[in-house]
Amino acid sequence: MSIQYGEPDMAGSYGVVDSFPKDFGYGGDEAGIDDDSSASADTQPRILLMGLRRSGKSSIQKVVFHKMSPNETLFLESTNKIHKDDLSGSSFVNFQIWDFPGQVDFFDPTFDDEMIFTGTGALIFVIDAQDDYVEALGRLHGTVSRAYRVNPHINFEVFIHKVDGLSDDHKIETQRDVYQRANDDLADVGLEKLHLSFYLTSIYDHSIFEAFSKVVQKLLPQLPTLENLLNIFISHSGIEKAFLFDMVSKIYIATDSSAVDMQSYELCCDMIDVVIDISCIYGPIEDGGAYDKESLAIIKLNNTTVLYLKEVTRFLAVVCVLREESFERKGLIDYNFHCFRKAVHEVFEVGCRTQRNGGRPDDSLTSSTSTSSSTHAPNHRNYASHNGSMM
Ligand SMILES: Nc1nc2c(ncn2[C@@H]2O[C@H](COP(=O)(O)OP(=O)(O)OP(=O)(O)O)[C@@H](O)[C@H]2O)c(=O)[nH]1
Repeated sequence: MSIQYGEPDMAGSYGVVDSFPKDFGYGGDEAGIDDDSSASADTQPRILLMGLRRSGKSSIQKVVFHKMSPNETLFLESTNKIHKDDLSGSSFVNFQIWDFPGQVDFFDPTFDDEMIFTGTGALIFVIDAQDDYVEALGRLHGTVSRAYRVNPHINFEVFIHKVDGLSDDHKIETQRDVYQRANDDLADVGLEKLHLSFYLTSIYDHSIFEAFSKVVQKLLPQLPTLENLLNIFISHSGIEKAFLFDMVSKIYIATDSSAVDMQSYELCCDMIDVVIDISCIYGPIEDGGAYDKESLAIIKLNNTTVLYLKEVTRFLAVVCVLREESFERKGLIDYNFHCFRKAVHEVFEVGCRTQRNGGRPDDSLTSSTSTSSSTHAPNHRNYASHNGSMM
């Protein structure tokens, strides 16, 4: 394995823009983004974590975004008031996570549902699968129907949580049962249009990261473009699978359109842990950060598979899974990666400028990056193909 460390980031301050996602690059000098750290917390999209007491809400937030080890969550105290976690300075995704106390009373007149549900991107309802979930289903119904009336654009996500204690058969049966009952309850009150998505999760494996990845991806307007860019990148480079990861949370914000197999995803997550740990221990002391512009790592496994990690933006890295023989054409992969990286920066640059223009596209950019809002990728023609031709 080789890990290269880069020079400290000379940009100094990183740009912050009031958009979702926000900070894709290394500040204004590279990306053409001014520093605008006045982004108001109230305008940031939010993800709500709701559910009964002790269902695991705070644990999920701590494990995914604060690198708490699952065993430490045993000592977490009960949440008594809404805990707002602003991730804008540490993660690619510019959202706030609001962790609600389990005993929150929606019928309390001080509960301002207009304020809470307006501006919410996703509502994650956590159900403890190791407990009797009848009460949780009642609460789920009350919560989503109330939220839907205020804001029908919220994505409603149900985490059937703590499934580490269940056998495989029991997991499937629980998911089927929860799905059936929750949807029946909604149909009874004429809310068939309210769509619930279900995930089996546990903080003791990668399922919680996988589920959170899906939740975040749904909130990302650039997802089809990123997917398309990854498709082009891998198909011209002889790569089997590529993920675009948020390095802090290990959420993958996009992947190519081939099916995600859990094993590859877990391998990539483990690689990120190794890279960050080794960087923290042996990286340049004066830098302070474990991840920078020059970060890259290659891990060769004993089954002729190679894992290749490369920096894309301040928060994002691509992790590729490929065969050893494909890696012999590393020059070509690096060239294509260069095109891919440039295109990703263009995509987010357009997004940021459009946001600043109050939703209107920026004329100065539409000619060079007009494909960014469609599913076509910029710079397609510039990719080199692994059979030798230029596309
Ligand atoms: N087995 C298992 N236990 C979990 C999992 N997630 C959380 N827990 C445990 O569940 C207990 C409650 O977790 P919390 O995160 O405090 O639950 P909460 O929903 O935030 O609770 P309140 O703040 O009271 O609403 C802790 O002992 C956690 O260790 C999981 O995936 N599997």
